[in-house]
Amino acid sequence: MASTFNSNPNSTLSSPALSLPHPKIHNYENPRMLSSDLHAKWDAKLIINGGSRLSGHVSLSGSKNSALAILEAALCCSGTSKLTNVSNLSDTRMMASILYSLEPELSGIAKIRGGFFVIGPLLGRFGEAVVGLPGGCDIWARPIDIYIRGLQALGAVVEVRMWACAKESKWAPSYLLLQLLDLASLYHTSLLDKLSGAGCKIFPRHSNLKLSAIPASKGGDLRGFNVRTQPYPGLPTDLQPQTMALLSSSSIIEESVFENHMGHVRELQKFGAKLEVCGSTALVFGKENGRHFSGSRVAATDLRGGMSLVLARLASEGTTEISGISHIDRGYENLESKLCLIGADIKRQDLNKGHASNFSTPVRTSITESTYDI
Ligand SMILES: CC(=O)N[C@H]1[C@@H](OP(=O)(O)OP(=O)(O)OC[C@H]2O[C@@H](n3ccc(=O)[nH]c3=O)[C@H](O)[C@@H]2O)O[C@H](CO)[C@@H](O)[C@@H]1O
Ligand SMILES: C=C(OP(=O)(O)O)C(=O)O
Repeated sequence: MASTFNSNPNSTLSSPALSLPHPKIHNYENPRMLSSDLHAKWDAKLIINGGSRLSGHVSLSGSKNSALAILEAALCCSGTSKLTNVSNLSDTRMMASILYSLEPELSGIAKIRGGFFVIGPLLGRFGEAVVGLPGGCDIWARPIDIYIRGLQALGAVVEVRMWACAKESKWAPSYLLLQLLDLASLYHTSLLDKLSGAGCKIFPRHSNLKLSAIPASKGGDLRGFNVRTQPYPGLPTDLQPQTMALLSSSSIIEESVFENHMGHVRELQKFGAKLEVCGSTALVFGKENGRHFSGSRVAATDLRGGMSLVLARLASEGTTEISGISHIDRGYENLESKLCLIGADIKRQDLNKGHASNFSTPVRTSITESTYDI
């Protein structure tokens, strides 16, 4: 362990005191993630022929952001932790690889934001840690000062250079200040509530949810609504771009988590979407949107913004090429196969291989089989 963590030549850390055995991590499907994974799809594109009516059942995969946090948290445990329903995504494979080697794989950590957060469990477990600074989507500065101040408040000495290092001096008594929110007053901002107000019929069931949009015979468009992104249980910033893509009536979307999570607006405008951004607020103008988009070549600039382009083009007629889909692949498992199952015409074109693959035949899903033992 000491040697793996001191493999940074600039590190001055001494051997950490081991209190627990080195964790063994086994991903049954991907014993070692290749760090080339993230680059492999740079040349791929999604080709979407929009306008088909989508209907059917889709099984939701496990969430990337939950899986990353739980994978990291498992470092705090001795013995075996078994995680199920872990999506097979470039980010989860990268995290498995980081945990597997427990080397300061700067290249890996720099590509995913979650990688940085191994710093807490490692510090708790070994007394010191060296990790690369976080990567992830380029959706503004994404500072980590609060996390660092938290580690310091717990007694850690933290140095931030090209690497983030934390060396425990003592675990002094400390307090975490939790602000209690009035959950009931925030609940009305949830997306389901908004969709229901906009005209969707939503039937929550025990383990699934049935959702029907307004039929085309009745106008097809959702009524507009105004929404502001907020921490849980408000509308998450991770749903803001996709929500924007759905709107075809006058609406206002305010982004309050990041100062700039609007990279998708410029790409949606290339389709002909009538949108304007003022600061961190987007104004969606009425009827011109939705089904009247025209085909175009666009690029995903981040994960959720990329997904908003897919949704916008599925809803309107014409053919579109979306590049930059390695961003989308970070968060959506088996995207094309799920969409094809409900009637979408979507193909992946891998420019390296020079052909498009059609997923109308369902590919084997790893949803229930991707299991990590830690
Ligand atoms: C609360 C929230 O909605 N978090 C979202 C945020 O997480 P992410 O982990 O990126 O951001 P955080 O939850 O850490 O930060 C939320 C806000 O606090 C600020 N901040 C955070 C840490 C810090 O040390 N200093 C600081 O100023 C950030 O600039 C941001 O405005 O983006 C992720 C990817 O889209 C989403 O999955 C998360 O749901
Ligand atoms: C931006 C996202 O991921 P990350 O924090 O890993 O960049 C996301 O999940 O929407």
